[in-house]
Amino acid sequence: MDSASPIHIFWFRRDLRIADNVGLSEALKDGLPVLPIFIFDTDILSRLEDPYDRRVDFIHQAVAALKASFQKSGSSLKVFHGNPLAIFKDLIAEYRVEKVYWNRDYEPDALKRDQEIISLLENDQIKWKSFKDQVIFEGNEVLKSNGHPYTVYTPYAKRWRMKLDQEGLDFHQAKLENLLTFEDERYISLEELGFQKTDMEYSEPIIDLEQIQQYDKLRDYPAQDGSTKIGIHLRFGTISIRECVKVALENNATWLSELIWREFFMQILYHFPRVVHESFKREYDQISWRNNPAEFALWCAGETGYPLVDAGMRELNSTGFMHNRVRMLVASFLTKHLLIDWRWGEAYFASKLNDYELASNNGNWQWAAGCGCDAAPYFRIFNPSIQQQKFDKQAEYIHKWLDEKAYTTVSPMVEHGFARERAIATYKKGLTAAK
Ligand SMILES: Cc1cc2nc3c(=O)[nH]c(=O)nc-3n(C[C@H](O)[C@H](O)[C@H](O)COP(=O)(O)OP(=O)(O)OC[C@H]3O[C@@H](n4cnc5c(N)ncnc54)[C@H](O)[C@@H]3O)c2cc1C
Repeated sequence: MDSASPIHIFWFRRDLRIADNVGLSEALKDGLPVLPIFIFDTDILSRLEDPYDRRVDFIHQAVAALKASFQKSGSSLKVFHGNPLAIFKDLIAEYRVEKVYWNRDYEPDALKRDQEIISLLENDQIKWKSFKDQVIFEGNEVLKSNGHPYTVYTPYAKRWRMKLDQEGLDFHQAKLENLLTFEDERYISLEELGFQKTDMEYSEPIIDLEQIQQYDKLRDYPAQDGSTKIGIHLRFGTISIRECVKVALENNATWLSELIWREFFMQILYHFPRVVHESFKREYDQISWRNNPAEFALWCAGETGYPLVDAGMRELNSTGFMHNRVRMLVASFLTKHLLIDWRWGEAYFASKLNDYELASNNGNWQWAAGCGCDAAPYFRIFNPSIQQQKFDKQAEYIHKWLDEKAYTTVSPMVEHGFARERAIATYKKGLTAAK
């Protein structure tokens, strides 16, 4: 390859696929050969404390699959490990870069990183183009008629659907023949990145239509295989959201509503980035959390004495996944039964969940604690035993994650009736003080 010939760059981030990748297909239409790149960003990786991280392993395998696909087309994927700004400086020095393409990411850290790259490119008179890819509608596209963002889900979802009816879904095909031709066999190992091999096995996502058709009937029962586990694929873009929405429209309205919840929380984070640190409803930051570290440790370990709570935490600790119904229960238990700040639970989930997504995790934790937009009212306190009766009557899920001894001999760390009264009184006191 002649490094004096002009090229375009496509930068993969949270869009690790070729099919229906908006930015990639646009870059490949734009005349010049395209060099695809991926950066294992040291700024992100250095924040992960545990070297056994399934998400890093997942990305590592997904990037390997991408690289192999490009190699079949006579090209490859250049993979870097380092700080994106420094890597772009090197790329600009090495190639005659005309334009850099990427798909937009809306998280506060990503926006900051992208702004630094934009400044560097503009300084060097290099053009750049970013695209909407990871959502159907981004930040400002679904607003109330007065131009303000929605903070309640139902009207947001109604408007979102109307807009989708009007605009429809667009799919994008990549012209791989326009990739830059080059050879690059080398691929960095997980160990070189500072991580270990985990039990995560990446494979291209397949949407199971039968499962989706049953979704509304089975999704609430943790012992059933009723939800898709597509979250990690949506997080890292190994599946297209447009493909998911098409399937949802054709097969199950409840599943579609869940995909809209994802975008609802993303637009909340976009319009109210303060929620990363603060309660959406600020008055809830007046609550005097008990924040007992020993009680938090019991919750983390799944040793609360409430079998459904404990089974959920053990599922999370051993697999990186937890069923949604149980996520709601353990979050309510932490914030209301134990009166531990929702931010502690949010951070624990962030460290463990394979499908961890800042907007959804934050939004759902604030929902459970009562302090979020459109949240569960503070006096709605799940009774863990009733939840078990309703959703795991035969204790199938519980038996999967708890041994007989843990199930039968550990007594509840706090009595439900007492915890409920204490939570209501504490919330009331905090909210009254905030007035
Ligand atoms: C305390 C708490 C924390 C959570 N943290 C996360 C998180 O970090 N990342 C995450 O993707 N989801 C999170 N959720 C939402 C939900 O639990 C998961 O999306 C879902 O369990 C993932 O399973 P699935 O992939 O089988 O999804 P399915 O049930 O098959 O749903 C399909 C997709 O819809 C989206 N979705 C479903 N439910 C929700 C929801 N309530 N809010 C936002 N999006 C939703 C997800 O992208 C999900 O993958 C959290 C929920 C709670 C109560």
